[in-house]
Amino acid sequence: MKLRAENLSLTAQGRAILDGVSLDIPTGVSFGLIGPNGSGKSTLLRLLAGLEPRAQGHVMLDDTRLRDLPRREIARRIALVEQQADTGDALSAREVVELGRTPWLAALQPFGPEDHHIVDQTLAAVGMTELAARHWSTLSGGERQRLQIARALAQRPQVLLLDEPTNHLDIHHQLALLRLVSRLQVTVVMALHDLNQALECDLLGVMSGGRLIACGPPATVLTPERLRQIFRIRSTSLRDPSDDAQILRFHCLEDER
Ligand SMILES: Nc1ncnc2c1ncn2[C@@H]1O[C@H](COP(=O)(O)OP(=O)(O)OP(=O)(O)O)[C@@H](O)[C@H]1O
Repeated sequence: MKLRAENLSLTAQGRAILDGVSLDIPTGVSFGLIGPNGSGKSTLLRLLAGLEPRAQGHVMLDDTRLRDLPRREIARRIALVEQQADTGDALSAREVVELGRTPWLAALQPFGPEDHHIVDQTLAAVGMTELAARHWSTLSGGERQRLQIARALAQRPQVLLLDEPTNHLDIHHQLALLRLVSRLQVTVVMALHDLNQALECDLLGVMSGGRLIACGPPATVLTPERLRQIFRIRSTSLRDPSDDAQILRFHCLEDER
């Protein structure tokens, strides 16, 4: 499913926190959003999910305006995992993932074998099968994060929006998650702080001060000049001798005075 933002803007407390963001994300592409703290990445993800009624501009899913779709239809197409995703303490891990099936249920279509199968599959996909009976309140930060991603996957969305999906995960689970996401046949937009992880996306967008200031393939976007300007760092590009993949290293400009 193709995702398009047309001139998205949002003002909060008299300040433009998102300012005229337009982008086009082709079907099946992984799109990384990078930018300093407070640059508007989470806000943009929320607007793309249709969660901000005060926003100006439009989000288009293929040829349909998000605003014209009922909430339930949006939830069948788009899943969002926010940074501080929380849920009721009383739920088990499995029940959290079951919530992902809600948009697909109806009075005449209660939770059935297909839903159980999808929940089993997504729990396994994030390595949480063993912990399925555990209560949410007893889970670690990384386990909760993997569960929220499983909930989103159980929604079977066509667009997956992830806000810093790797931030609580150990390195094994970071790599496993990025591998899982890269293999999904869905359009993915994810905010990332790790610029080496961002290099693996098909396309990148750079946010700064609420605006999208650059967009394109990682190699054209992550230039040393732009990284210096946006993050106030010096970067060097290296090659991994095992597969010639690009790796970035960073140096604080303050250390070089
Ligand atoms: N409801 C609000 N009222 C006022 N300001 C807000 C509100 N929501 C967000 N902001 C501000 O808007 C800016 C963008 O916030 P946002 O969370 O989108 O940034 P971000 O790029 O995701 O940051 P981070 O990398 O720190 O997660 C920040 O300065 C934030 O303080």
